Amino acid sequence: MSFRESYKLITKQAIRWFPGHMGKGLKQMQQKLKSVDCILEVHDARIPFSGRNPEFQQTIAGGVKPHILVLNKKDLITPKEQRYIKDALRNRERMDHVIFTNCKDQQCAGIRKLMPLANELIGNSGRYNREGERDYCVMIIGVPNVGKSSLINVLRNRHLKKKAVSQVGAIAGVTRSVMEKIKISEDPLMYMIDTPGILEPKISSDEMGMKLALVGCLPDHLVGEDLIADYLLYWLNKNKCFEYVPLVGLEQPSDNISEVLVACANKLGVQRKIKRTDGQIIIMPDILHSARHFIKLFRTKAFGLLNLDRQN
Ligand SMILES: Nc1nc2c(ncn2[C@@H]2O[C@H](COP(=O)(O)OP(=O)(O)OP(=O)(O)O)[C@@H](O)[C@H]2O)c(=O)[nH]1
Repeated sequence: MSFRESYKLITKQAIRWFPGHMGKGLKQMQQKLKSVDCILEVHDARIPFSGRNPEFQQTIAGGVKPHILVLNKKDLITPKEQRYIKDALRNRERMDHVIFTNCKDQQCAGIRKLMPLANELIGNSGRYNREGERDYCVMIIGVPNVGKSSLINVLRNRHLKKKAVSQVGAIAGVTRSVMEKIKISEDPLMYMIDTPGILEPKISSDEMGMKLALVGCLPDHLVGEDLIADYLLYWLNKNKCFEYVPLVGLEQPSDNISEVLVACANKLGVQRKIKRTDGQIIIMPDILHSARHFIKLFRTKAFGLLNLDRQN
């Protein structure tokens, strides 16, 4: 069976999502930068090499303040992939401070290591204009929905036994403005600043945009559930991940998204009524419902633990 070898977005419109609060957030972050000792960049572990906002490198991090890359949602990829990613980031991007976390597990090694590492890096840095300040201040940055607010909540709970302060949501774009300092620990006295998730104003490649959409960094309806489902199908076939076949009611793999979604709708028994121009009502498989279901299967690990940036 042959499958698509490369991906091409089937609409002419490039994927972009840069609502007003993102531009404003970026400006607020730049203004706050002088009162920050360390940048904690959070990203989704399922897309470790793609989708990080290059604006952060240039305008926020700038290479001056200590920087830690937190790859969150590590529960959605394998430990073997984690080791590979860490090595690749060290070798290719000279990134030495990479930590994998799972915010659903307060005891995970990454959550335990994070504060001591930030503390050490700040202690060893010049602190620039902040040498005289007793408190350490860490700014959390990243694209939408990667778990920035969850991370603040889990750290605050772990170190201060305090309840959640930052609002968490399954849909991208929950945090809309740069928040005031939130205390994370007493000794050392450390604060964190939560910021809104910010994407590149224009996402540079179709495939990168689809990966961001698939892991939920953009609202599904904005990209189109059918397009996300089609990219998912392309990726699964290309990577020979055929777990989806029985789960969507097929007997063999298919590279045709319409065929997959119709089979899935029939398996789920979901239909919708459509009124034709001649007034006649016809019953059709509910494709939108099955596209949403197909995406949900990926997000809930039904196809396995998948690093979308994996190299074959
Ligand atoms: N599986 C898994 N889900 C997580 C983890 N951390 C956060 N989530 C979920 O990811 C979603 C987004 O979490 P948030 O903390 O709101 O993410 P955010 O980066 O602050 O989002 P924005 O405010 O939109 O930028 C929520 O549904 C969380 O429950 C994790 O480690 N593993």
